[in-house]
Amino acid sequence: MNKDNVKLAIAPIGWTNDDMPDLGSENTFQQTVSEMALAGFTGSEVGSKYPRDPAILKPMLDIRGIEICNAWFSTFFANGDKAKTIDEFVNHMNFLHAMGARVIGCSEQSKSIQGTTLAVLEEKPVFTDEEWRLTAEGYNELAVIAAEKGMRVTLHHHMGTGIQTTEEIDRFMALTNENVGLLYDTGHVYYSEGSQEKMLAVLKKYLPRIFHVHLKDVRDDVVAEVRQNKLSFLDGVKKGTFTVPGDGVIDFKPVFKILDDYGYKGWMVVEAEQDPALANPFEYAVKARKYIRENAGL
Ligand SMILES: O=C1C[C@@H](O)[C@H](O)[C@@H](O)C1=O
Ligand SMILES: [Co+2]
Repeated sequence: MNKDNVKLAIAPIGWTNDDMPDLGSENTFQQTVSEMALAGFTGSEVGSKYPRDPAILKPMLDIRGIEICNAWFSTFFANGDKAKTIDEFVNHMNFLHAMGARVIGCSEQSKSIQGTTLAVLEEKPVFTDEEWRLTAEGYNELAVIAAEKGMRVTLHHHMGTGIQTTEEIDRFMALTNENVGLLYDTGHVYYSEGSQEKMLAVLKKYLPRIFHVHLKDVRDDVVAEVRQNKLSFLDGVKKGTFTVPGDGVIDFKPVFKILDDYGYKGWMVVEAEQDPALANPFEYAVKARKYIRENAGL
């Protein structure tokens, strides 16, 4: 891939999982960002242990050669919580802007079961027409607010949410305008659709609107166990649903090629939450970095 176009980051969720803070509670912020740099990454998303004051956070990252490229933001438009969502979005956006990030990765969390004990493959929410309308209207508005700061909004399609399947991604993209982007997460679309072809089809279809990429690999045997035992999203994560690129079932070479042929400019973020007691985050970061060097030429 073209080194002038693409930068490589890794998410702190492999060190401490903010969805289940007990996983990796022993890993400190400084250890996390030092190990990211040591493994050869130049970017990070923001975890709950990161200082929230840019005046403190920025120098601690600068000294390690790490930039902030994004931070997760939960929206609740379908629930009707537009004013609160926009209020919190503006604070979040201003923090990211001060940190130098230009993308905001959002997820529509109304009715989400991703943090619950419900069976992720059977009990995901389905939006009504009105909930779709509210969600799309909200995201179109976020894109306008972000553009005033020179930033771009993306939707993170996610297991256990109303925007998970390829059909739901299609509906979201059709209802929003071209200023609203997609945060393409290989692991989530593969998990939802169970197929490399369908995963690649989403990538090809929305290339001009993909403003941020999460590289997440999947273990098929764990997904089968989640299906069979009707497990929740988080129980699956604890059992090892996800891993770093090159360690699971996804072939990332076509992902890199499609992005490169298109001329994708932006960040690719390794994001592979698993139990740090079973999968040492530094070892897995090094493993991911090696795979990307060998298969993306980065
Ligand atoms: O981008 C993400 C952020 C996490 O909190 C989430 O649960 C994970 O699966 C993901 O893709
Ligand atoms: Co992700």
